[in-house]
Amino acid sequence: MANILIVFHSRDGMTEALANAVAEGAMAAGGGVRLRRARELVGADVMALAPGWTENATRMNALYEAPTADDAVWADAILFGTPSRFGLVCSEVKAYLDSLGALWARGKLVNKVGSAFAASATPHGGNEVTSLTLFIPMAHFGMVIVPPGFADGAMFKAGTPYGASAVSHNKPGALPSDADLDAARFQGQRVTEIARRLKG
Ligand SMILES: Cc1cc2nc3c(=O)[nH]c(=O)nc-3n(C[C@H](O)[C@H](O)[C@H](O)COP(=O)(O)O)c2cc1C
Repeated sequence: MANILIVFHSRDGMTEALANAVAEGAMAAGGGVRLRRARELVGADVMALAPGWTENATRMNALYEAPTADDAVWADAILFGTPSRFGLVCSEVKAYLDSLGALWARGKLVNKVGSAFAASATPHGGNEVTSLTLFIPMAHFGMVIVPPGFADGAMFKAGTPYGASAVSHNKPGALPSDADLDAARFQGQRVTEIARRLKG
């Protein structure tokens, strides 16, 4: 069995929904899944700026543990899910990446599978490039980067070849479409299958 770690951050729920769909795909492919939410780095003042952020964070932090370095050691594959933040990975997920320096130094992340997915507010707001920027630390870690590509029919309907995606159109409480979720499930399934093959 392949061990699949999904590390995401979310304030409005789009990336959370994608992460859960990725987890479903991974479990359907026989993976053991740990679903973790990277914790807040901004203060309560920033979280209070948007309706729902504080409440959503409290709800999600009760549901999902914070990711640890031990989770990364356990994992055969790590999927990183992030809201697009000015076209980049959010600082909360980046802080988790930065916490893995000691594992990087000892080569402990080499040959683990890496994959990424992202949510944005606008259709051309940076989903694709946000997933792509996550490939850079994966390369430093020596991970085997596995994007969903167009390796399944689901990827011709939604998502991007670099990673599953969803667009909120700035609507509070918006959730990914069924097609977005299908693409995310496929990504979880594909990553799990490749991780199992590499492990075997
Ligand atoms: C500081 C900040 C920067 C953002 N930058 C972008 C951006 O560059 N492009 C975009 O489309 N949306 C941007 N957004 C919107 C979020 O990416 C979008 O709402 C996303 O769906 C949130 O994911 P979540 O529902 O998982 O929290 C930004 C939001 C914040 C708070």
